[in-house]
Amino acid sequence: MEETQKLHNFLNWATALGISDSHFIHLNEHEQQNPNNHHTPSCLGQSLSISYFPNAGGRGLCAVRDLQRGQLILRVPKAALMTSQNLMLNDHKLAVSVSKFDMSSTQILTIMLLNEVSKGKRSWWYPYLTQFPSNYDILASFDQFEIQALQVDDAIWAAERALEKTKTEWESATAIMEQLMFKPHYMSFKAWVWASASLSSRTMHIPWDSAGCFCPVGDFFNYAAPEDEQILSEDVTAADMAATSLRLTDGVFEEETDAYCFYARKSYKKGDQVLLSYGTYTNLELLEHYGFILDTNPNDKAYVPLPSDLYSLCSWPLDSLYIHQNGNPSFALLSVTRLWATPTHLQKSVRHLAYSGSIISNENEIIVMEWLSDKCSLVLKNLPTSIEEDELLLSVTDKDFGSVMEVKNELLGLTDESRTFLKVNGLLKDEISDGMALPRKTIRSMDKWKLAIWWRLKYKMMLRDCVSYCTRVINDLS
Ligand SMILES: C[S@@+](CC[C@H](N)C(=O)[O-])C[C@H]1O[C@@H](n2cnc3c(N)ncnc32)[C@H](O)[C@@H]1O
Repeated sequence: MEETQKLHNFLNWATALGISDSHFIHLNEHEQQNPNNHHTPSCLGQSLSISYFPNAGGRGLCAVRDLQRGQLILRVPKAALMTSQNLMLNDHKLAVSVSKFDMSSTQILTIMLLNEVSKGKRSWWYPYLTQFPSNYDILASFDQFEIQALQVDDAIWAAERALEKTKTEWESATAIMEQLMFKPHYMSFKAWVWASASLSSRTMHIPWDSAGCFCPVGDFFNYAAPEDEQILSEDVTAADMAATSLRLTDGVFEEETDAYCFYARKSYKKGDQVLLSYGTYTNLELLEHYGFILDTNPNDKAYVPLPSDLYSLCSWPLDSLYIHQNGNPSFALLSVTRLWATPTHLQKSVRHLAYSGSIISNENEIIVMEWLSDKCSLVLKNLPTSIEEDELLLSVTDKDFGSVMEVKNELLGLTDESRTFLKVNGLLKDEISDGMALPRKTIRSMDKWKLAIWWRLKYKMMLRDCVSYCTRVINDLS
């Protein structure tokens, strides 16, 4: 079936279930329960429409009229949410098996998703399942080459931990999948990674199940980072403020209406992409859980290794010692470094100044800035590639390659890493003819490699900007 036909069928299905972007349209119970009812109005078109945003998440939702901040823009009734509870209702065998095994709620929903997908067209959720992506770029899907391309120890460790966790969860779920007589394809690790990535990147919070729920149409919203300070600076009415304080998120399950409700997080003009804040994430966290990063992420952070005696002076959580996306050191990093740079016998007398974020002395500030600048420069120097090399790699890998030969021509002599990419993807083998189209697996690997390069580039830029920040402060004080 063609993609547009699948989308059409899905929207009919969603409409029949009462999913609506105009909250004044109410369907009676019979209409809500009958997914074959094609005579109801379309679920979209009053506030939102599906559109494609090539540089901002791909498929997403677009405002079809001007939308006011705080306005209800989409309602998804509880019966349309794909939850473990709903999936079990129609599958007695599944319900019995699940009750016999000790598994986390996330494992249970992962198994249930695979079980549902394996039913193909027989599944009641089939029109919705056709809208799931066929692959994901979350960290747990990275292979060893892609993981190493992250270069920074913390990021490599996060990727290895994500992969290990996914493997452990899969291994401990194999017994139930065997009992449910899953076909080998659906029992494979690859299938498990797909299903757990679906959960990680598409589920929404619900109060009764920590695994969350799949929310048809609601999961078409792409992400924008929350910028809370904007709320204070905007021209906000009292009603707006009340609505904001009542709703900490722009998508929430509401008991009163028994539905997932989505509100405009800001005012949108007709034609704008309407975005949702899934939460506050660094780029590494976005990559881990959602498989993408933002070019400008106000919540991004860079960590550099610090001496252990500095950590011991810190009265804040250690993860508060970081460099901001704009290169400025965090409040805690500055404060504790000022104290650490003070001779031990004087530390007690200046602790109150350091902890309140004040400069201790010009001399101390210059020592701190020089030390931090050297630290960042050293980290940058010890990473395998420079900012310029990463930029070059990104510009080359961004091209549309038609054949193996084109890729080889561009990557073979470029860097050691690009040669390794060709090697691990088997493109240097004699039996691979140069005229051959690029294998799908290689395209997928290149997408993940590019994400890794992009992530490490943003990390290096934060360190470079921190060096500039330190230099500016030193110049001002000298
Ligand atoms: C809940 S889905 C959003 C809809 C999705 N674009 C789709 O077609 O189904 C979340 C996924 O969309 C993509 N995404 C969302 N926001 C993005 C953004 N700002 N930039 C790039 N990709 C984004 C990521 O792949 C993410 O895992």
